[in-house]
Amino acid sequence: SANQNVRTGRSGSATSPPVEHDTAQKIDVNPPKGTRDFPPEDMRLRNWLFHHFREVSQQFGFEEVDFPVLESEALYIRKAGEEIRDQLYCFEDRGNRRVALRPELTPSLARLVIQKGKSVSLPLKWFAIGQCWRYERMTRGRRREHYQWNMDIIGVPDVTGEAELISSIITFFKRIGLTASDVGFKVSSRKVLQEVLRCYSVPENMFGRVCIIIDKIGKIPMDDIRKDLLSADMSEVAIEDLLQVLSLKSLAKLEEKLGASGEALSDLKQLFSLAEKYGYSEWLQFDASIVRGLAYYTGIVFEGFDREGKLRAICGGGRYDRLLSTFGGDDLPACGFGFGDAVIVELLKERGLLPELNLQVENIVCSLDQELQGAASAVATILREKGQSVDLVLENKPLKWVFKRAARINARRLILVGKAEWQKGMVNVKTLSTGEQLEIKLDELE
Ligand SMILES: Nc1ccc(Br)nc1
Repeated sequence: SANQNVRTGRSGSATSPPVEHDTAQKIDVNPPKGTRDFPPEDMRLRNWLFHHFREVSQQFGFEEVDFPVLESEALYIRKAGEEIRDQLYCFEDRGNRRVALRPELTPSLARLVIQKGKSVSLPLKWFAIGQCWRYERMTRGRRREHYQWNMDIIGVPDVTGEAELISSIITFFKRIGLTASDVGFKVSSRKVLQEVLRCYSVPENMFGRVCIIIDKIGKIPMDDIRKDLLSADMSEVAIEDLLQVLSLKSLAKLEEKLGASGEALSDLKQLFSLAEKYGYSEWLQFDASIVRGLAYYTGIVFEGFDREGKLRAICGGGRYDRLLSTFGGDDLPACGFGFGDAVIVELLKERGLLPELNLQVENIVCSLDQELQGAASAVATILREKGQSVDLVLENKPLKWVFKRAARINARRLILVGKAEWQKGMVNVKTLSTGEQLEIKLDELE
């Protein structure tokens, strides 16, 4: 067998017999349908994305919160016919409770705000990054989970809230290299819809349902849209008028249609004026067809889109002033957005903006002799206590293997612990980019 001091290609001894395990049952090593693993290279991209989500949120003075991924199903039972309801990942737990994997974060946030009640001072500026779920028949082969970045402002009734939220998303886009020529925001207000429905005395309790039907424009045939609107107590005249209003793309035309006195117009005018002051007007456009697919929005709504029109909405949000009372709490003005981790990555790929993220370890430490493994551990500890990262070679490996690993982990330095140097209280330090090699005293190692 190889001399103890000569490196072998294999580690460990060949003498101990394999431990008897349970009878092997071959499992599927893939994750459940519609879910993802995050091996290191994917986890680096996810961490990079979340790092920018967090940095922007903190730059805007928001505090991070989180909630259970499992919530009472009751949080999501809304009667407006939302897709999110049809795809609820829900079940009965062992205590016979109806529970669901959260499909979004806003209801959890509303629940926590109600729970905190008067103990929190307003306005609340909270952000969260959380995994959200949907159970969709795999016929469409789409994902069943994604991570969503949310920012919410609770307690501000003015559109200054929405203007601040849009500014935070634009700040994020700029940080990762996207400009107003890559992405934009379509902005409208559900009060446009409300004012039209009131003209035709459509009952208020149909509002959420009509919004959800309108959100399907472009996703299902117009005949089905008209049929669904008829079933929501709208007359044919009201439907045609509404569809005509929804095609408007200018505030001037909207004013001609709705008059100058309505809240929809004043909110939108204020938002576009604030956008001017923030310096992001070029990112926004009014588009009356934007209603978003969640029943609880009550005012301004917006969505981020890619100007090439190849991808689904990048993010979306708006004002939801009535959500808390649907959970039995006192209403508080609220606005927020959700930003998923999937479309943005597709967009960055399209634009060649995915970052190069390689593992970077400063040092790889290796003993040149099996008796010096402990010495190598001591050297690793010294460097780690100085705040440096160290990959410590843990087995008896040939030098060729060590150099190969050093290259793979992008190590800056190779620290070799050899007998002769160690007896002088020294180690051998090789700077891998230059090949420079020095003998350094242990207490001078930095
Ligand atoms: N709401 C939701 C949850 C999960 C995915 Br993937 N998409 C949307």
